[in-house]
Amino acid sequence: MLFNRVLITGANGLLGQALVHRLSQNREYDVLATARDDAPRFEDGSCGYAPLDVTQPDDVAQIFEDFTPNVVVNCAAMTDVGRCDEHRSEAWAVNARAVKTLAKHCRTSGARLVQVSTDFVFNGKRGPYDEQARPDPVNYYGRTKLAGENAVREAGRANWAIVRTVLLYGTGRDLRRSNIVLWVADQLSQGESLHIVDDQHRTPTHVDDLADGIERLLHHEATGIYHVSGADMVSVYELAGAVAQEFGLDASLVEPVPSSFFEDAVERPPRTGFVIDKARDELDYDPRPLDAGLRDVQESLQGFSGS
Ligand SMILES: NC(=O)C1=CN([C@@H]2O[C@H](COP(=O)(O)OP(=O)(O)OC[C@H]3O[C@@H](n4cnc5c(N)ncnc54)[C@H](OP(=O)(O)O)[C@@H]3O)[C@@H](O)[C@H]2O)C=CC1
Ligand SMILES: Cc1cn([C@H]2C[C@H](O)[C@@H](COP(=O)(O)OP(=O)(O)O[C@H]3O[C@@H](C)C(=O)[C@@H](O)[C@H]3O)O2)c(=O)[nH]c1=O
Repeated sequence: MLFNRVLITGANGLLGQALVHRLSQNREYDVLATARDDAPRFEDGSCGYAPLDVTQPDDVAQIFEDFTPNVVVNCAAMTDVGRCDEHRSEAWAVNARAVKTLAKHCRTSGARLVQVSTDFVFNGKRGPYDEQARPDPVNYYGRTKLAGENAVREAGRANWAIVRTVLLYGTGRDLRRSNIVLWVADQLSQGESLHIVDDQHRTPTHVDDLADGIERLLHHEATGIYHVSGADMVSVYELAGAVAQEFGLDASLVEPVPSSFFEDAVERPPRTGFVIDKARDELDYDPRPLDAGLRDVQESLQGFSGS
């Protein structure tokens, strides 16, 4: 079976935009991008677009009937970890129940489901994690994402893939949620000082590397769990310092603090990060080094301001 009719949900988000851009340039794929808004927030004339709120089962059913996808990449999610904790039923509806709906339609239609998931399914005591590690989320967002993973396994025997990633960064058009790299660069460029945690470690991921990893996964018709992230393990404080250095900003404005400094923040897993050997070996996935990723962000920001 050729996996060429690709339904992308959450297409207005950071990953959704990058994935739509990448797949719609590939003639192998007929892409339908969907998101909650009536119109796309990105510019890409080479794919179809339809509004879709994934929490509306009738609308999901209609899209499956109209487009008959043979692969679905679910990029839709509630990703604000604090908001997920405060608005639990909304978070569950998007991150867990909607995945169950997608899985049900994939099972009955025979479509493959590719679910994007997170390092926050782990407790962060023993990172970096490989695909065999046992999930144990420490916050509600992580619990909803793990429930989403479990729903995916119901998509049918071996007809699913779960792509877990870590701390995404990159650019996009009219993003509703910023990311750590854009936020640190923005604050420092305004001369604002920052308190940044030095006891949370991650393998930050350039969004185009993740989109590349997903394209490779589709091309190889790979199934099962894949860890797809950057390769460099850093503390978030080190990441902020690297942003300052690559963007030519004042690193002395970045002050290291422990997570306990943010008394009201939802708990985060301290040390996650991924072992990406499986993706390297099976998909030839090869993410860019962190410093190159940060330079790429800076260049694309210049492209945005110049356009
Ligand atoms: N960002 C990160 O650091 C990480 C992200 N991930 C995972 O990667 C995936 C993509 O995340 P990312 O692109 O960064 O997140 P974004 O928040 O940028 O994008 C998520 C998108 O989902 C959309 N969405 C939310 N609710 C619905 C709904 N009911 N129906 C349809 N669309 C909806 C949002 O729409 P709108 O724009 O209208 O709000 C948004 O565009 C998610 O599964 C996330 O859990 C995993 C690890 C790290
Ligand atoms: C706002 C802020 C954040 N931070 C740190 C906390 C955290 O480690 C990092 C990023 O904070 P955020 O709140 O943006 O993201 P956070 O919710 O920690 O990041 C997560 O996003 C979700 C969607 C995921 O799935 C995870 O993989 C993960 O990357 O920055 C500070 O140190 N100081 C600050 O003032």
